[in-house]
Amino acid sequence: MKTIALVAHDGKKQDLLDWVKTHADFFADKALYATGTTGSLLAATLGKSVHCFASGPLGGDQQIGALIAEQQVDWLVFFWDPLSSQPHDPDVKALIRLAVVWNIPVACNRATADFIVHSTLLQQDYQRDVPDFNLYQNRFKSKG
Ligand SMILES: O=C(CO)COP(=O)(O)O
Repeated sequence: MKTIALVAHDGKKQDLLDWVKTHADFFADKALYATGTTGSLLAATLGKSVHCFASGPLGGDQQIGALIAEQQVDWLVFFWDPLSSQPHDPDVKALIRLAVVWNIPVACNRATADFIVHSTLLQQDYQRDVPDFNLYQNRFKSKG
């Protein structure tokens, strides 16, 4: 879990910023990509560089989708707003679709995003502390 793409609609941006603040350590060694406005807010909040694409309505969702199709993204955090309509709704749908096509984890709310952070940290602990864990994980992967 090295490369993370983050996107939030206007009504969910504060939610995303509050959430990243609670996991600032987790993001310290990650490469972050984001749509324009989300990315500049994240950079200011985390105090680290974030690769910013165009704003969502101007094609940013599609740019992140292309990165996923190139298998450059390990995890998509997309806090989309279920209570407001978006002019670029087809792009939003296309981005989520590509994340499913390429089988990467997608978190659309804090509960799921927390779950994935905790799972990743647990996995790192296991990799460090349990000698047979890598063996187990490789066997599991080959069945998937
Ligand atoms: O609209 C968005 C995602 O669909 C987000 O775009 P911004 O991060 O530029 O606001």
